[in-house]
Amino acid sequence: MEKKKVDYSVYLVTDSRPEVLGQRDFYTVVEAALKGGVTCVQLREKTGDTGALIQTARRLHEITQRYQVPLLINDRVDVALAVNCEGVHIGQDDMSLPEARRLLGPDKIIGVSASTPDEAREAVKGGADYLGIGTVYSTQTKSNTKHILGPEGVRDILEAISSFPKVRTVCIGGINEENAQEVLSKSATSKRKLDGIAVVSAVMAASNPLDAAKRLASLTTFQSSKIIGTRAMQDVVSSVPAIVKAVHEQTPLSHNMTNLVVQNFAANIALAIGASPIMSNHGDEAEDLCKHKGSLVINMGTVDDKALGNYVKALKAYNRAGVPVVFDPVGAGATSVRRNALKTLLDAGYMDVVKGNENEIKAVVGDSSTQQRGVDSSSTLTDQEKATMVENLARTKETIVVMTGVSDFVSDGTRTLQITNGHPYLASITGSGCTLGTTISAAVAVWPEDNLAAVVGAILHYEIAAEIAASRNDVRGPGTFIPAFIDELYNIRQNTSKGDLRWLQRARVMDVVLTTTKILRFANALKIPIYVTTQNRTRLGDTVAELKPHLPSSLVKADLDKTRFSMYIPPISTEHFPFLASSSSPGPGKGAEVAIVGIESHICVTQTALDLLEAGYKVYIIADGVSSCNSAEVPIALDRLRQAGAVVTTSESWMYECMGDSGIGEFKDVVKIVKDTMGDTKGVMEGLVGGYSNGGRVSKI
Ligand SMILES: Nc1ncnc2c1ncn2[C@@H]1O[C@H](COP(=O)(O)OP(=O)(O)OP(=O)(O)O)[C@@H](O)[C@H]1O
Ligand SMILES: Cc1ncsc1CCO
Repeated sequence: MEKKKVDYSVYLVTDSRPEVLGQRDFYTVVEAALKGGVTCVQLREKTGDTGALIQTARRLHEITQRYQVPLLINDRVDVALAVNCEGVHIGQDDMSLPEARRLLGPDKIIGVSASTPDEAREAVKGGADYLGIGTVYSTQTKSNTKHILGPEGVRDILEAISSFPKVRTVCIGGINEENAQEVLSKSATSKRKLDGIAVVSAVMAASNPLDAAKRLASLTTFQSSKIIGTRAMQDVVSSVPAIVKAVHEQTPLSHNMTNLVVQNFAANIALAIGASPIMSNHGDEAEDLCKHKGSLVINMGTVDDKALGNYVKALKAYNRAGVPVVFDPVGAGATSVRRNALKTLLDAGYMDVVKGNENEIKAVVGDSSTQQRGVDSSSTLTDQEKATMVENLARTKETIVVMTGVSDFVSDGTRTLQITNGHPYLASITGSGCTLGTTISAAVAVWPEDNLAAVVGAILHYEIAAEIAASRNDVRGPGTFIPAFIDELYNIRQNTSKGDLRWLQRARVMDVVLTTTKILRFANALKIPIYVTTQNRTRLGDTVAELKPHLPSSLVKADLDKTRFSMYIPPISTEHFPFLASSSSPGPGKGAEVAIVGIESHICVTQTALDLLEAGYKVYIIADGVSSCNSAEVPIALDRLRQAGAVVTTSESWMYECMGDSGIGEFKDVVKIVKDTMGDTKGVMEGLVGGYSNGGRVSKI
């Protein structure tokens, strides 16, 4: 194992004390963690005699070698030498670095603990391969903590060693799923960021160490990818590696009843991602094929009467067997023959996934406003309209709907995501939508627990492969793109099976903002002033793009970046808000009304509301327009704000209360907004029932 290539991203430090491990077997727990995606293991056993420690290390090394993951021994160079593992980790009070290097030689890994910039500088100058920077957060595992650094302290250390780019870094101390991303993002400097997180009890004490490691692996992988959304959405994306790997390992049968144009291409794509394709157009074969628990693709690209009869037969057979069906209504909006075929198929049975370009999905919805010319993708809808369309269709058909194009929109009726990966070459070759359908079929076959996650996994695999292929030097246009694309689909699958998830750093997935958009459209109709703030914009990002079209400068009275959690800060508190005052209530607010939407309910929303209440404003909290990454925070925050005097209500209720009378001039416009967003409102409200979870919507103050 070449030490330069070691992946430190999820670094497990063992702890076999019964208070951590309970009754479980030490080796089983570590092996589960390795299966889940741990990339480096340090054996830390402070007690035990040398003989026993060597035995443990030897057995553990046998396991880590099977996963091609390095094993490092804490503090004991002699043990590392005895078992010939990959290296050691030494603390400041342990054997000196030069001494350890002399004994181990240049090829072994030596990591050193550092809790100050000076210690870090000294270790890197002394030739440490990596630093364990900590203690980041207070922890039970280590009682002799010198310093609690916090992410800022880690950042200081990273800055101190910025002229040593080769030395690798992990942070340690109290790291878990909740704080991993915080420390990774807050500690990063423009010159360098951590290579990984070291965890102890977050995995060793987890009830399911495999899943815990998997989630941590996804958190570190997605560090540099663009995933905007709630925890529920992050969970969807974090399953992607396991989905790609499951296709690779299970080789699901992908039964394609597809058009004459793409048969060969689709079979090659299926093989590249690890599925087993069979192109069979005879409806009677479905009865046998569905027994293999793979999936069926019905693609009506070159439909005729005979084919249609076969599709119906196969659909019914797969439905009876409860095996998934992916439907691609190719060209459905182009001719009356296709519209009829579409109707016949939709009436004949249940489709687990309906995938099409904009015109095709419009045809499924029954929207005949655009006449599709052929099978090409073209677009007239806004992103918001697309999101609403897929969400409504998914809800009414109780299926997953995918609308492809420059951006793809995916929904299960409650969760709606936008994916902006892919490459324009995909639109310049035939069958890219069709073969995405084949890719999706393999993913849904192996991931019955969450079809939405399966579809997202397939799309990311497919579109990121396209991006990587298009960027290759040997690709000069759509022609050379095709073989490179097949290669990269194959490479992603191979890399994922080995735990190399770097490709996923390209993922660009966004949760679609619904309630906040509606509220802003309403504010526009009634000319209500809007105040926008972001929390540390350079670190946490700007106001989400979908909201920008609804933020006209005529109404946006302030657009501030802030570090305070409350929005009630100068100049909003000093210049803007007092002049809104109209009644004789006490305080500068004088009873003026303010409605709040955004994130996070329990932090910025709460503090803004409390400040406004104290200043004498009447505060409305739009319950379906606020959220927190941890959805359990929301009801607690809302209860607290209600008790503090805020009015906790729904977007629709607030909008009608603002109008007061259907006789006002703007009433018609508002009714249109309400009608346009009825599906969204229903979905969001359903999410609220029984727990104020906002159905996965994110909005930003
Ligand atoms: N300009 C683009 N940039 C990035 N990705 C794109 C672009 N155009 C299409 N894609 C991607 O190409 C794939 C196919 O989408 P598209 O909407 O072109 O399908 P389609 O029209 O059904 O294709 P076909 O009928 O040729 O099978 C999707 O993964 C989509 O995201
Ligand atoms: C070109 C074409 N015509 C019917 S199906 C098909 C493949 C892309 O949809």
